[in-house]
Amino acid sequence: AAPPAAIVARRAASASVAAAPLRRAAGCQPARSLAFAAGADPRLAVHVASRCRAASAARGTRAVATMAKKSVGDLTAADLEGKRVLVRADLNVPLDDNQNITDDTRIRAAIPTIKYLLSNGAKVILTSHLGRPKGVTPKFSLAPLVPRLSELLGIEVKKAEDVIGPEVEKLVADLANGAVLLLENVRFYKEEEKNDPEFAKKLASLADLFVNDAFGTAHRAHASTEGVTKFLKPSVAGFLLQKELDYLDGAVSNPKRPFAAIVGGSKVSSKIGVIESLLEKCDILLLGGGMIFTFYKAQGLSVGSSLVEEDKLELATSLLAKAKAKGVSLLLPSDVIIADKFAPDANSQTVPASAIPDGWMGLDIGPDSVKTFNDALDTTQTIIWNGPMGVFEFDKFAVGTESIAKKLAELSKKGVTTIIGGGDSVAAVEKVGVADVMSHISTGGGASLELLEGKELPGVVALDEGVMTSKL
Ligand SMILES: Nc1ncnc2c1ncn2[C@@H]1O[C@H](COP(=O)(O)OP(=O)(O)O)[C@@H](O)[C@H]1O
Ligand SMILES: O=C(OP(=O)(O)O)[C@H](O)COP(=O)(O)O
Repeated sequence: AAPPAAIVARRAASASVAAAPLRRAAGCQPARSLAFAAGADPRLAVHVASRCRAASAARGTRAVATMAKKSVGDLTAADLEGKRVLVRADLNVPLDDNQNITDDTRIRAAIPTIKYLLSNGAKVILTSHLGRPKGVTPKFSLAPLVPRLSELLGIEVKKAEDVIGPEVEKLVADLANGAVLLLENVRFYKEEEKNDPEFAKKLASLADLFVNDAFGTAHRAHASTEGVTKFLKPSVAGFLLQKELDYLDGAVSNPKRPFAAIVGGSKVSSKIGVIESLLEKCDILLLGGGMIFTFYKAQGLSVGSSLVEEDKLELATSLLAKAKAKGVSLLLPSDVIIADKFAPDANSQTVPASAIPDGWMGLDIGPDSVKTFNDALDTTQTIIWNGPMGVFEFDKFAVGTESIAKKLAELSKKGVTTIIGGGDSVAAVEKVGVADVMSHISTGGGASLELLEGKELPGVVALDEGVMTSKL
């Protein structure tokens, strides 16, 4: 059988690899403002911290003008005192059958922006969606979020029963400086997802200015993310949105090298875009999860009853060829843990990826692959991870994912930039208890994928531009 470990090629030390120590020595940090390169691809962000500028000048990087999106941090008490600020957050948290919040990450992530506004005397009108309701649906009410929001903010958050209309207008009129009013689920109005201008106008009329901090929803052109910006000036980025972009866009566009991407999960089709885009940017690409069997099959290997997307075989072949042409080290696992059924109590064994028997399915990467992946990761300075290495929900098949999570934690402690995107990878990192150690954990699954694919996020594009900050 053909060798399954497709170490296609290794990129020769590039100019940017050589420049990495210089950049580290300069102590570059992500810029405070959102920075977008205004060059050929306006979506690529370039960090503009002055130390980076100095380092950049020292290494003679080509000149790139950068344009910053305006940030909430650019607004002072003079701008905010007594002002009604519409804040779009992504408070789409999971609730159990008893309406208890099972993961409050997104609520906690929204707090810094709200606190900043409150401490500067603003009146905060907070809006979010929860789930995907079709019309007014009580189980998707934002009411269960109020106690946790109040606890985290240290004030009693008021809750409106509606999103727009006279009752809400009255509550806003009565709002004191430094107080928060949470509107009801904005998706109770179908006009929200249609980005209806009349609805956006009504929502905007509640406030004087707009802060978008909903990174998880920034890939949606909805009334509360995009539409309201047409009616509210300024419309600025919140701290969470800014941080997400600094890491996901900034670190990927201008990474400390060598730069590795780990892509796993179940669907080739939904990750194709991100794999293609990452091939343009990374030095090492590690593939795991359910998608690897499509790549094995494309190489002529038997995959038993493993997950395969038959209609993506040609695409997998072309991606392998593209990696080779680009000089990217693309590694597929050399061994896999297979199961005789898709169940937590399945019989399992470890086999070379080229020896999966009929009737068995690969549910995790094997120990040799973990070692190979770990060795490759040891050489890197930036790692982005999207998608688990196996069916980590079943303990028997969680070892590959958990080993990678632990490796990233170890490297993060040594100063490697580690960025985790995608709901299941984040869940895996949380399960291992190493979330706090990572450089950045994204609050947006779909949004982070679209960003990594190089797509524009409408919720970001719509925000005001700041001042021209620098030329690198
Ligand atoms: N070998 C495999 N076979 C089937 N499913 C897998 C395999 N490896 C991982 N998965 C599944 O992939 C799912 C996550 O995929 P995905 O949604 O693409 O990741 P993320 O949410 O991190 O972007 C998990 O539920 C996991 O069980
Ligand atoms: O949970 C979300 O997206 P995610 O599951 O991709 O992270 C966001 O709140 C966006 O929700 P949506 O995908 O219903 O627009």
